[in-house]
Amino acid sequence: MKNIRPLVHLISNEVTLNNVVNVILGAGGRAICATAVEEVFEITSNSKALVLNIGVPSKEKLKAMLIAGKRANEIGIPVVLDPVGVGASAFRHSIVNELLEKVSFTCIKGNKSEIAKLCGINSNAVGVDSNVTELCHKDLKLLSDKTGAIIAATGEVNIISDQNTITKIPGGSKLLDIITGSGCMLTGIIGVFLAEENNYKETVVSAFSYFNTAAKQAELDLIAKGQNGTGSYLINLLDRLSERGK
Ligand SMILES: Nc1ncnc2c1ncn2[C@@H]1O[C@H](COP(=O)(O)OP(=O)(O)OP(=O)(O)O)[C@@H](O)[C@H]1O
Ligand SMILES: Cc1ncsc1CCO
Repeated sequence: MKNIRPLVHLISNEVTLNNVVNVILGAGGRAICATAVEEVFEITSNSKALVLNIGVPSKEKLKAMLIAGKRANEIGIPVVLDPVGVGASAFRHSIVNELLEKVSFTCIKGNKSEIAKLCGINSNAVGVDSNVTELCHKDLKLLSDKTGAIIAATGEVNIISDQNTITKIPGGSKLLDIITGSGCMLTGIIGVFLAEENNYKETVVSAFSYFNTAAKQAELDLIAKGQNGTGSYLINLLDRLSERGK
């Protein structure tokens, strides 16, 4: 077990929250989920990173995200945004626009449809899953220039870009597509890695490598154990993702 286990403040969605907390613990961090406007300022003040995930959005959560995000910027801790399903409704889009206007993000990580939407490309996405296959470096660089954030677009191949360089990391397993929350888990892990070593694109790349290597190993474990269900894959993935924090 590492000596320093950075605390990650997570404002997220109820669908994937438990798994995200487990992978934060597994990666060597600690997590606290707090969304009440009465406490978020204090919780962020005592954290080493803030993760904002808009998967199940509400006006109340937005208020909490703005208080937490502004506080995180004041004290200089990294802030990660997961714009889940931003193309699926005007409400989600308006929430992300307000967050981008009022909070500085260290990293924005979404699937390719979500990042395409933020780049102003219409992807026709109606749910939380991706239907875009390619994004070019110019689009990601422009979004990075506009937001100051490291931009990471997930899919079969992941693309991570800052204002200067681009890195591609292969996706770990196609089975990640048939469990919910793989993207949210990855965002939680980025939060832990950035809490340990702030602000670098290479830190985000390391988080991607860690997650996707574990995902590949979990698929190999599934085959080795003669399993084939998504539940077994999820457990194997959580197990593999717990190796770093031991
Ligand atoms: N076809 C694939 N082959 C390999 N890896 C994949 C594939 N599709 C997605 N992944 C991996 O799954 C992880 C999550 O990416 P994805 O684009 O599915 O996120 P998401 O849509 O936000 O997920 P979720 O909505 O389930 O949280 C990334 O590490 C990505 O590389
Ligand atoms: C299915 C779903 N709906 C809102 S958040 C979420 C989890 C995957 O992002």
